[in-house]
Amino acid sequence: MTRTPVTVTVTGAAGQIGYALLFRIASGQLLGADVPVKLRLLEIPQGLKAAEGTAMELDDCAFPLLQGIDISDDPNVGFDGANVALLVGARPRTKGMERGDLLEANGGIFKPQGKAINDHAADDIKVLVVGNPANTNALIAQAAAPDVPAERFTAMTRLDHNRALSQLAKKTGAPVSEIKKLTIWGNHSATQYPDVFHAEVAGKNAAEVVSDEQWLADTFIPTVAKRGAAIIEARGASSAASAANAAIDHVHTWVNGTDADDWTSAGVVSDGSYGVPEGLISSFPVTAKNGKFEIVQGLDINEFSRSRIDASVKELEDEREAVRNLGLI
Ligand SMILES: NC(=O)C1=CN([C@@H]2O[C@H](COP(=O)(O)OP(=O)(O)OC[C@H]3O[C@@H](n4cnc5c(N)ncnc54)[C@H](O)[C@@H]3O)[C@@H](O)[C@H]2O)C=CC1
Ligand SMILES: O=C([O-])CC(=O)C(=O)O
Repeated sequence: MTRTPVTVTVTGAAGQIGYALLFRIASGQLLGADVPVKLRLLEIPQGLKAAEGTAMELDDCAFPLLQGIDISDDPNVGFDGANVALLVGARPRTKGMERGDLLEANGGIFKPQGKAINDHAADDIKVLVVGNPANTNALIAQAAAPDVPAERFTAMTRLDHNRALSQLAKKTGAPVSEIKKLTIWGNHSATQYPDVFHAEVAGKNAAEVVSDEQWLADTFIPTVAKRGAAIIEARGASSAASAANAAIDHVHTWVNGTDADDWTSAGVVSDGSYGVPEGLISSFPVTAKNGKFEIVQGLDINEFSRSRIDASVKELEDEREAVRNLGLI
C-alpha cells in the first residue's frame, strides 16, 4: 500500500456512537477500501480507560488499513495533523438543565476544540459535528477556527435524511435506492423540515406519488423529526449504530461525491441561499464534488415548505443569539 494514511480524529471515542463508528472507519468504510487510516481518539480523562479498551479491540481486528491509534484527553494532541474530525463527544442535557445551560456547557467543549483544530489540524481538515445541539456546536467550533475555511465545518443531518428516505420508501413501496433528491432543511432538532416536494420516487415527483398532504403534515414530518426521541423511548438509549452509519455516509459523500442524479442533506454554512441568514449552519440540499459540498440552487419553495423552513431557521437564529450573548462566538 503506497497511499499516505489519512488521519481521522474521533471525539467521544468511548461513547456508544464511538463504539459503532471506529470499527467501520478502520475497515475502510469511511474513506474507501484502498485508503489507509490513522485514528486519534479524543476523550475526557474519565473516558480514557474505556477508549483504551476499544483501541485494544481495534488491534484485535487486525484491519489491514489501520496504521495506528493514538489516544489523548488533550485537544491539541487529538487534532494534531487531523484530515477528518468527527466531533461526537458532547455534554448531554441532564435534569433541570435549561437550553442556555446546555449551549454553555457545550461551548466549553466546542470552542477549545475549534481552536485546537485551527492551530493543529492539517490544511485540508474536514469537520463533521455529531454531538448535540449539532448545528450550533458546529457554529461555535467554526467561529473559534478563523484560519480554517468556514465551509469545512459541517453538522450532521444525514441521519434525518436517511430516516426520511426509509419512511418514504415504506409509504410508497419503492426501494430506498429508487428515492432521490430528498431534503432536510434547518436544524437537527424537532423543528427540522423533511421536504419531499423535489424528491423523486422511481423518477416521478414524490409529493405527487404520495398525493396526501395530510400524511406529510401529520405523519411523515413528525415521524422523521421525532425519530430520535422514539428510539430513546424504545431502546432506552439514543440512536448509536444509525448515527454512526450516517456519519460514515456524510463523510464518504463529502470526500467521494454525490451521484449526478441525486443530492443529499448536510448542515453547512449558509451563503444566504433560500433566505437562510448568512453564516448559520443549517441543513440544505447539497451535492458534493471534488471534496466540496455545494448548496443546490434554484429550487422553488412552496408555501407549505416556506413556513416550515422559516420556523427551523428561526430556532437556529435564536441559538446563535444565545451563544453570542454567552460570548461563545
Ligand atoms: N446529529 C445527530 O444526528 C445525532 C447526534 N447525537 C449526539 O451525539 C452525541 C454522542 O452520543 P453518544 O455516543 O450516544 O453519547 P455517549 O454519552 O455514549 O458518549 C459521549 C462520549 O463523549 C465523551 N466526551 C464528553 N465530553 C468530551 C470532550 N470534551 N472531549 C472528548 N470526549 C468527550 C464522553 O466521555 C462519552 O464517552 C450526543 O450529543 C448525542 O445527542 C446522537 C445521535 C444522532
Ligand atoms: O435526540 C438525541 O439525543 C439523539 C439524536 O440527535 C437523534 O437520534 O436524532
